[in-house]
Amino acid sequence: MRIRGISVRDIRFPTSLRLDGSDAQHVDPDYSCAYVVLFTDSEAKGFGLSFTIGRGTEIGKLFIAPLVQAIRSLAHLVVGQDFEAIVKDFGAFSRRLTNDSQLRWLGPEKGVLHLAASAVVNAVWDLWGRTQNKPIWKLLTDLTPEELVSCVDFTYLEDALTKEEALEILRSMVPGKDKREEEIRSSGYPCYTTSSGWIGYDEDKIRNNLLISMQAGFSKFKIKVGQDLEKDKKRLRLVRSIIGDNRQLMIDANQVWEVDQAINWVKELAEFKPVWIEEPTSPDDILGHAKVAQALKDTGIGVATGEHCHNRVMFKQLFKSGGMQYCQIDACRVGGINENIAVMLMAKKFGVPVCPHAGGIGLCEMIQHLAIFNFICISGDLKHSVAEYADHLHEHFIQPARIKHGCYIVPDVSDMMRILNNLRNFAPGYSVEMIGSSLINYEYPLGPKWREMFDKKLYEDPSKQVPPYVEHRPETRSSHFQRFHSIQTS
Ligand SMILES: C[C@H](O)[C@@H](O)[C@@H](O)[C@H](O)C(=O)O
Ligand SMILES: [Mg+2]
Repeated sequence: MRIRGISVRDIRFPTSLRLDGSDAQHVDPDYSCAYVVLFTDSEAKGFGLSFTIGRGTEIGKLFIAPLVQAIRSLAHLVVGQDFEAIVKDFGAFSRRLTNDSQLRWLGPEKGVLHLAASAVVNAVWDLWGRTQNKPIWKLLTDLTPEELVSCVDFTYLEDALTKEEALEILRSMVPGKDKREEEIRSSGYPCYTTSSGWIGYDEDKIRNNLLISMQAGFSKFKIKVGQDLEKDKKRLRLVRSIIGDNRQLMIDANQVWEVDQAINWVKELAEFKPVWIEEPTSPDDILGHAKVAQALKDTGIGVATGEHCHNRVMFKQLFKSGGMQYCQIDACRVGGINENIAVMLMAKKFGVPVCPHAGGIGLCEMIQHLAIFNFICISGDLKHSVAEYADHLHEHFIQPARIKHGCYIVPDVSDMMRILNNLRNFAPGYSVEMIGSSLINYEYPLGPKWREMFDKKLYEDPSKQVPPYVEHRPETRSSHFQRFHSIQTS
């Protein structure tokens, strides 16, 4: 089977209208994604996406966009390729995507280009799952240790994890795999919810959300902090008064503090007994994270990070420096499943639990597969590894993530009861295929839902905006630029 084409679309949802997803740093996110479909010379297709929070996904009239365009710039590395050859040496394929001799200048292995690589890699895995009629977690758990290791690019990891060590870890976990698979099928994968306490929610909404989540069986909650210390104390007091002393609480500052400020602020919140402080400072500041972790050691509060961790090399440094007690892999931030396998293997070696990040669109759908695979084949630990769940936008997926009693239900294709109950669950792959009408309605900026919101003045219509560089520097209009402008606007 050969990959014959790729399509990329800018899909956005207006979550900022209700402040869903808001935090101290990202106060008005519109959950969005660059949505990828791989077409082949057979019926089979592969679906992937990379999550963003609005601006930056776009192909505007004049701005040829960051993420969508970056994915298009990778097309020559995937279109025309033989699918079986790709998955036979998947590590080499992922290296080709992230290390193109010219494109790598835009990274390397970080930022927009790496988000783009993850969308493509995720789509190839989805295609693989579909051709095998297996959900991704099952495809992964059925691979041999040797096959899994061949998916990983070990470049720059030799001083932290060699191929041989990776093989040893995976081989040591083969006994007991079936038992763990059975266990996770019956118990589900434990998760916490973030949707109770986004920063933009008022106290009534937080109270209500917590009560509803507790009724649904959640016992672990993450609350946003970091805008105002006294307000944080007030909302955490409220949260503890509702969830009690025994349910778990996590707090997330989304990078707003200086290093010492983080230490002092979190010490002030220690009385509320959070399990972790997430993203206390710049996600790039590995030594800063180590300093925060060290300073908080006596409080029992660990540092969690990863949703903005560019690549395996940064994870390596966080592991080695002791700057991360909870490893929050993200399905799109690093270069897709292959690089996440490397990170999960390092986490095992350094004894750090993997607690995947999922605040965003499509992330819950994907990370459930990674968390389940990690438990069965790498960590064997369910006690400390909790996955995130954010209760937004699942209705747009053909095979949405589903929760029961505060646990992800294992996505499966063979459970006849669930197939009968809900046909939507009958889909192999990575669970990221979106419903056709959602794609049409929410494609930005021409989808009918967006046109409606522009008409109601809820958002500004980008086609009516003058690009700021034209406004500010009219003298830069070269004849070439004018030609381009007239092509774009005609
Ligand atoms: C803007 C986003 O919703 C973030 O706030 C979110 O990813 C968050 O950091 C999380 O941990 O879920
Ligand atoms: Mg976070």
